[in-house]
Amino acid sequence: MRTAVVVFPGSNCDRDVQRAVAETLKTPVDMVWHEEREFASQPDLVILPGGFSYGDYLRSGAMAARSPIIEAVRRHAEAGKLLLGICNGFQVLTETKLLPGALLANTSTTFLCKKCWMRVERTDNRFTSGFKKGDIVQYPIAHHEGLYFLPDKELRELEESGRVVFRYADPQTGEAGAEYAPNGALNGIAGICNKEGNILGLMPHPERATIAHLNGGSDGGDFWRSIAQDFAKRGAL
Ligand SMILES: NC(=O)CC[C@H](N)C(=O)O
Repeated sequence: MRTAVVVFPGSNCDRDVQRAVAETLKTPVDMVWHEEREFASQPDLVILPGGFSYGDYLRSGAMAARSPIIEAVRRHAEAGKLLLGICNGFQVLTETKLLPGALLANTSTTFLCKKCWMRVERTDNRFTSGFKKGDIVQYPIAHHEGLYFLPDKELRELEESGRVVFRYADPQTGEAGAEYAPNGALNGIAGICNKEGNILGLMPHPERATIAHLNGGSDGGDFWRSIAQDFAKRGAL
């Protein structure tokens, strides 16, 4: 298993992701500048990291979605390989339309940087098959535009097709939904995948909850190990 992390001007979680994956999975991680047109290393997993690509100019992720590397990212995903967007990376995935919807300004209209909890809603995709449905995980959020939005009809379709993978939740009761979303996300949606289950976007940062003594949390480790388990099952770790 080989991972590539795309670096845009203004990415700031690229090194965190690199370290989290390298230390958890002990597999190679290549950093790829956004001006490249190909992934020379033939990655199995491509990660679009968090940050402020192009200073969030126009809309978060809008400029990065037009970077030269994006066509290679699209081909990678169309070949059925894994593509993960975290925070700004999720915003890039919606801007490229690789995932539906949009990430709008938080209802607080402020930047939110805090711990939050989510319930794992689906385990039938290539990212979360190592979890049990209903597991509660804690990863921090750090964003200004994290309100997941989709018009009513499409939102219903997204829910009915089982593509909501993570939902903000109360860690005590395990209840999940809009009332637990710190940012006003519709239906409390924190992470979604595509129909095929090989593209995942999520707002909270598992890479910032991976190395316990640095991050004050280690739930993110299970997320990376879940991905590794999927590769192991296919004999491709
Ligand atoms: N941590 C991040 O990726 C920040 C995301 C984005 N730039 C926002 O503030 O909404």
